[in-house]
Amino acid sequence: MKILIIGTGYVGATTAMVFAEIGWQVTGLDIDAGKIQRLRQGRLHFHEPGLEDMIAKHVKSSRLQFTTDKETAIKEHDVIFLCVGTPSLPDGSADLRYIGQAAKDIGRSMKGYKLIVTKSTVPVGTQEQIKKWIAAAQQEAIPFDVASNPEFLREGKAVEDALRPDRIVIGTDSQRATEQLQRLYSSFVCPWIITKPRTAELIKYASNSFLATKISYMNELAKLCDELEVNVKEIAEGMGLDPRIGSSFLQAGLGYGGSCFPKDVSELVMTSRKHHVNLRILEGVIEVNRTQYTYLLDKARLRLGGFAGKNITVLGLAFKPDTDDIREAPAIRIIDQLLLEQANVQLFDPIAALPGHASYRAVKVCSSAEEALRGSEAIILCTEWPEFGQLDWKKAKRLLRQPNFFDGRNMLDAKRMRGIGYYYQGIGGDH
Ligand SMILES: NC(=O)C1=CN([C@@H]2O[C@H](COP(=O)(O)OP(=O)(O)OC[C@H]3O[C@@H](n4cnc5c(N)ncnc54)[C@H](O)[C@@H]3O)[C@@H](O)[C@H]2O)C=CC1
Ligand SMILES: O=C(O)[C@H]1O[C@H](OP(=O)(O)OP(=O)(O)OC[C@H]2O[C@@H](n3ccc(=O)[nH]c3=O)[C@H](O)[C@@H]2O)[C@H](O)[C@@H](O)[C@@H]1O
Repeated sequence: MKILIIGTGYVGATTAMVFAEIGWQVTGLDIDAGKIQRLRQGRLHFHEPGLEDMIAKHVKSSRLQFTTDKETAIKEHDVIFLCVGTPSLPDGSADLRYIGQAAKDIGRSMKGYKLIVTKSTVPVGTQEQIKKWIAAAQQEAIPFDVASNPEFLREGKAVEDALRPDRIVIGTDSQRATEQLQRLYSSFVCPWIITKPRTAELIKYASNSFLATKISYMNELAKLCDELEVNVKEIAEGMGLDPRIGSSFLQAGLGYGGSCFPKDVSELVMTSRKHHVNLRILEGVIEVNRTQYTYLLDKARLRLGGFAGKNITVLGLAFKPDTDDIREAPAIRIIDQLLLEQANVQLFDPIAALPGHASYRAVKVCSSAEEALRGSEAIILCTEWPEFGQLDWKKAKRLLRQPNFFDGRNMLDAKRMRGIGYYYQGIGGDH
């Protein structure tokens, strides 16, 4: 079986690598010629630890190829994975235009049987719609199957997660599709769920929304912890030891960002509304997250007596460490607010860059944490890059105008920071 991957972003590039790694012949297709040009040279257009080397290895051995020629690629491949983006529309529901376009391209170009597998996160019922798009675009009726195979990888850990998934979910009505996918993934040892298309689609949204719920719950609890002078990190530790709760996703902070949680929770709420079901918990999860970043800003504003004219250091821009992805990053909201209140923003992130908008011209983008700390009146840590934990904060204090530290990820040790003379505040994590 020859595999075609449509869309070579985080999920597409990682999926292409995985299938090449387990011995299949793979082609990656994208409409963005610049991305394809880089990938052909074994270079990635985003930061993902370990992925570039693996891609380069398989490009060199010709097991992995890249193209922009959709017509030929669709004709020549038996199994086609859809890995295009499904961003949010303004009302919060998923924008299926890229899925629709890819489905129509497949319908137009296919000359024989194809299995189309959706890895993109798509709303419940999309598989039925994909079938309609493909069939409507065909010049003559050619058989095909569609399966849902949601992806659960995390950015920053994509290689590890995709090579060792904790489950494989397949949603299809076709026995032929199930057997083909079982062959494709035969070298993976993990639980399988083979189910109805709608179930597979909902498992993905339900998983992301549940993880987001854990985070918003801890973020609300963190505010109570501040009032009670209790450390939320200890609460998380005490809760997490119960295997029914689990220790992951209990870190309070500036709220969840990234290209998936915000859009997927919104989409699930929109789907539920369409079906006249009120997912009140998820509406609360969204609301807590929407305003979470303001909690730390309020503390900083109060301490400084306003931001106007103050030098504020923002440490970290990416929505989490080990990625250069800034989609829905809380740091961006914080910078926007600081600029609105006329602060002088000094930013450092090890790899992520600000968008090219004119509104960010006022930000001083620094090439080291030390440079960003010089003359600072308050530090706001937005991303828990390990190097911020390793910095010599005693020495760094000499660079500052005022040692005010607002830790948006509860990363540093409150007692130690106060011991070396910082005014230190976290989010429920500094008691
Ligand atoms: N980023 C992540 O960590 C994860 C993402 N997902 C889901 O996977 C999907 C893809 O996400 P990302 O990889 O982050 O998106 P992305 O935005 O990084 O990549 C999508 C790619 O598809 C290409 N594309 C769009 N239309 C195309 C077409 N008609 N033909 C060929 N290429 C086309 C774009 O040029 C882009 O390179 C989304 O539905 C997302 O929710 C699921 C799990 C993890
Ligand atoms: O569907 C997706 O795209 C993916 O979304 C998330 O992966 P990702 O967005 O890469 O990042 P996470 O590690 O889940 O973090 C998301 C956000 O939550 C925040 N977070 C995470 C954990 C925590 O305890 N507290 C917390 O605030 C992070 O800082 C980050 O902003 C899921 O973890 C993946 O399983 C899923 O495949």
